[in-house]
Amino acid sequence: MAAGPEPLLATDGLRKEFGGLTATDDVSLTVSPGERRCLIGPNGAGKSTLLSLLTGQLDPTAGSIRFAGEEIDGLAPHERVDRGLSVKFQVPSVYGAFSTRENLRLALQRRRSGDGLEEAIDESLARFDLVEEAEMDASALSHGQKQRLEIAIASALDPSLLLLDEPVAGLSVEETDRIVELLIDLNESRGIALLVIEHDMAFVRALAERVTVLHQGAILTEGEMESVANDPTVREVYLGEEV
Ligand SMILES: Nc1ncnc2c1ncn2[C@@H]1O[C@H](COP(=O)(O)OP(=O)(O)OP(=O)(O)O)[C@@H](O)[C@H]1O
Repeated sequence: MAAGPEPLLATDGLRKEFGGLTATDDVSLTVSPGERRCLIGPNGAGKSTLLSLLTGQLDPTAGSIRFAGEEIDGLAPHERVDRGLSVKFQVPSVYGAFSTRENLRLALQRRRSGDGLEEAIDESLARFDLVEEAEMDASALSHGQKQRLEIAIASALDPSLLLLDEPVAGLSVEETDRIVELLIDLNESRGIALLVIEHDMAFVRALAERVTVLHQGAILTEGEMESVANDPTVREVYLGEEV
């Protein structure tokens, strides 16, 4: 059988123990270039821990991580970002006292010098529907606008993989739909692969090409959302909640 294209991200036997608790249990996860993947699982399943291992916020107890053809274990978080692994955390990290435009300038100037910087800021404001909020302090933005600014900042670094931790938590259905559209646009027009932790199943259905289910730190199953949602073992771990 011919080997497929090399995955963009591949973890091998990734493990994280906190004292006696195994939060990540031998996870071997692969994400292909340009793929849209969601990571789901009940509370405490180990989703955030896995994300922190990928970003370098946490060191694994065992196992390895390959990204874009090289081992990234041991690289600092900013070195992983420089290699194209960008992240939008759940907790907002915009500079509240700076305007939306200034926040974008700070992010975009890491990749672009004077030439083309202002055009790139304007393009980003338009893409993320923040033109009217350009001169507002980021602290005055609504929750949904802040989430869009955060995604704009994370994607300013020209990542090949964007990790997002609950990007639509606390958002209205309308704002959630907007974020889905923006993420699909980023994925399709710039080829950015997405790995998204999210509890909102309507979001997951709309965005994900494939879904990985975590339970007690380990991968329970993977596949298209419809087959995953109908899997009896998945229904069992969600204890009868709608999946
Ligand atoms: N720093 C830590 N020290 C000790 N235990 C931790 C630590 N971080 C996470 N855990 C434990 O690891 C397990 C997995 O937690 P994690 O936050 O990764 O799950 P999650 O799937 O992201 O949950 P949620 O959906 O509620 O955010 C939990 O039992 C949690 O209590």
